[in-house]
Amino acid sequence: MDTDTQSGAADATAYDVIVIGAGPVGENVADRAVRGGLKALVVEKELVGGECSYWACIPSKALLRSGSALRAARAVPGAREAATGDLDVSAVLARRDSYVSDWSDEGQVKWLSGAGIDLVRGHARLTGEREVTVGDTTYAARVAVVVATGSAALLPDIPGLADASPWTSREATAVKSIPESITIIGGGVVAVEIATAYTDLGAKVTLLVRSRVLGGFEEFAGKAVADALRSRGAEVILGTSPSSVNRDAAGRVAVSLDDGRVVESAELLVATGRVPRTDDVGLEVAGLEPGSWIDVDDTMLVRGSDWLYAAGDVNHRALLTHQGKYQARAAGDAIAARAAGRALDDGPWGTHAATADHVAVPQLVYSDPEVAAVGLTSAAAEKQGLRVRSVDVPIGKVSGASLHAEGYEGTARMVVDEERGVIVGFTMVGPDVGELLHSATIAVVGEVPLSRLWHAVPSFPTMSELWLRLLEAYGRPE
Ligand SMILES: Cc1cc2nc3c(=O)[nH]c(=O)nc-3n(C[C@H](O)[C@H](O)[C@H](O)COP(=O)(O)OP(=O)(O)OC[C@H]3O[C@@H](n4cnc5c(N)ncnc54)[C@H](O)[C@@H]3O)c2cc1C
Ligand SMILES: NC(=O)c1ccc[n+]([C@@H]2O[C@H](COP(=O)([O-])OP(=O)(O)OC[C@H]3O[C@@H](n4cnc5c(N)ncnc54)[C@H](O)[C@@H]3O)[C@@H](O)[C@H]2O)c1
Repeated sequence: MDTDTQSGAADATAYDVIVIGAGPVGENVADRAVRGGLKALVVEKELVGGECSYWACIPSKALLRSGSALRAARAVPGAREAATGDLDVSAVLARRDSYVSDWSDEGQVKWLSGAGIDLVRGHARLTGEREVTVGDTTYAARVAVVVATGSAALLPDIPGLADASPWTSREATAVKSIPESITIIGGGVVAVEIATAYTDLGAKVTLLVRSRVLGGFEEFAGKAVADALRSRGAEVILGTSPSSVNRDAAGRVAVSLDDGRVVESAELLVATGRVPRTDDVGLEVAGLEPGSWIDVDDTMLVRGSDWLYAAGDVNHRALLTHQGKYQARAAGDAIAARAAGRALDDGPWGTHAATADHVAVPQLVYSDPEVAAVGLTSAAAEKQGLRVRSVDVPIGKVSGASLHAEGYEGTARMVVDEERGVIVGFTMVGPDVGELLHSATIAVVGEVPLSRLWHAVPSFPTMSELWLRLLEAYGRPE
């Protein structure tokens, strides 16, 4: 791709900060740095807005929303009678297209320019200390270089896989027509969201899961999602590993499993995690291993360096857009403070430290039922040596939930650190629990004592009354 300066002085090659990668994280680091009085350049080799805007968060949620809205209507008598048809697949795909702006980044380029950030298109590499080269041009950063190059899909080393034209999340989210059948390798977040969307859109889905569904979450969450997928006609095979893959002359894909079974489908999606996009960024200049995740401190400064930062997926702290943007705010402000010679507020919960990455990462899985979680699972808390007690409540017993949907089924779990009397983990599984997640995040980040939470009264009859049920199940302080 040609190097082409799109705004600002065409021949200027000196900046305070150079950010490699204009995903959600790179954009936000640059924005904070500019707000802090610095001159910033962002280099992008594909689309400004990154993976999230065009091949991840946004298109996947657009593909999921219509099915979820239809299910919500069908769960309420009166509305159910009106919602009699099937999903209009082409309308769903058209809505997805509009949310990704037909894969044009014009709008985001305008945003960058409005924020006073310069943009260069092309593949950037570190070529020296505080030095980045794009094509034939070398740019110098007076203060810092930030690597925000994100991650790409991991392709496991399964015989025949690479030759079988497997889909990654890119093809699955950018799909133009829904295949009649799809096999998905993986049981993580990408796998269950695509399985949910594609089942809704009429594909026959087979999920091949090595251990359990949504392994990083409370066990009851993955079980509820697997049961729901099965009830909608998907096949979920647990405890299996593909041993080989073959696409035949007619275009059908066959995945052979370790127990001898063979699963056939029109397409195959690999959703087995991510690799860092660091193989060709010149990391060796800073003494780092190309292709590795980048280790940083809580201000996103690369350990051992005083000028190189890494934010977002690429540092492997939390592969989520909101958490990467949180890191970006800490890093951009830290860079500006350091440049101005101001003292850093980088202790736990300080302005310049992404402390929440360690204890309070919220995540919503847009499956049906939704899974919303923040902080530790009960097993992870115990593994950390915390003395915890967990309480569960069936969300369907809450009046707000039963009013929301007939026969509402769901579970909420609160994990309490008994020493400190605060919540360290919270998980909810059920239709439409997503918007309740932030209340739990505030309780965990704020380390709100349970004794005080009794005074946070949920409105009647909302689903938030699950908080009261959890406190009652835990027991009121004497
Ligand atoms: C299917 C899917 C769904 C997801 N859904 C959600 C969700 O709902 N919510 C959520 O929070 N997270 C979600 N995620 C995760 C989210 O997409 C990532 O956490 C997020 O995109 C990370 O942002 P980033 O800026 O670090 O990297 P990216 O978005 O990957 O952006 C990095 C940018 O750097 C550019 N780049 C790379 N190398 C170079 C180079 N050498 N020179 C110039 N430019 C370069 C790339 O082209 C890219 O534009 C999802 C992920 C997937 C795969
Ligand atoms: N709603 C959201 O927040 C959202 C949605 C999608 C993705 N994301 C983020 O994107 C990232 C990537 O998601 P993902 O689902 O690809 O990764 P993941 O780590 O969540 O899941 C990977 C899955 O692949 C399985 N696996 C790994 N190697 C395998 C192999 N060789 N054979 C068979 N199975 C194998 C794992 O057991 C696991 O089930 C995640 O970190 C996630 O947080 C977030």
